[in-house]
Amino acid sequence: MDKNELRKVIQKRKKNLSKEERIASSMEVFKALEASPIFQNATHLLCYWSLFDELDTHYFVNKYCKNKSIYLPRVVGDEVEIVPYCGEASMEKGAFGIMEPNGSAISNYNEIDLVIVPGVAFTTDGYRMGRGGGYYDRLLPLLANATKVGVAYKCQMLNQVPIEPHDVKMDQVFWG
Ligand SMILES: Nc1nc2c(c(=O)[nH]1)N(C=O)[C@@H](CNc1ccc(C(=O)N[C@@H](CCC(=O)O)C(=O)O)cc1)CN2
Ligand SMILES: Nc1ncnc2c1ncn2[C@@H]1O[C@H](COP(=O)(O)OP(=O)(O)OP(=O)(O)O)[C@@H](O)[C@H]1O
Repeated sequence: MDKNELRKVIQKRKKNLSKEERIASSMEVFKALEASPIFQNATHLLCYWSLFDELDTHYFVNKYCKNKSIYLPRVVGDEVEIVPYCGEASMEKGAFGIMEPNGSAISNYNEIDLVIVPGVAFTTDGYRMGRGGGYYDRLLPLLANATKVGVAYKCQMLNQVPIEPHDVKMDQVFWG
């Protein structure tokens, strides 16, 4: 199957999840992440602000934005900027209907020590397929000091995803 066919398969699987299952999975995934040294040692985290069909990050982001520096992506053309998250009051709707922080973007990408990456599908050994914009494929190589963690629903885990040379492998994937 090519990437677009696989994206449709996963989209269908995610549609079948109930609200309760989505909440339970998100809690399970972030509980495991919170317990890991990767998270405990991290101080500057790039997360994502989840869309309705993605593993929910809103609770996690709000829980930790006071104790750690949390950043979110902001789409500008073909690139994403990294912008500090300062609460839901300073979020605005951006490209693809995603809520994004409205402050100034950071320029020192080296301080990001953990990046939590959304994806359409992952393999257990860290290969990832995204929504197809190539945004994270271009961003991740710039984050020289970041551990890359994928998060997903169980139904997004596949034995194999189509791999292209530009695809960046995750260091670990948490799913539930
Ligand atoms: N929550 C979240 N934020 C993110 C991403 C993401 O995957 N999730 N991105 C990760 O790159 C970047 C934005 N890229 C995105 C690319 C496509 C779509 C999207 O909804 N695409 C539609 C199809 C659109 C079309 O084909 O015209 C879809 O997947 O249904 C969303 C975000 C940065 N921010
Ligand atoms: N490092 C890169 N430099 C330039 N173009 C790239 C790079 N990585 C990916 N692209 C381009 O972006 C497009 C989408 O790539 P791909 O389907 O792998 O995205 P994805 O990993 O699913 O998306 P995303 O990373 O946004 O979640 C492709 O046309 C690809 O050629």
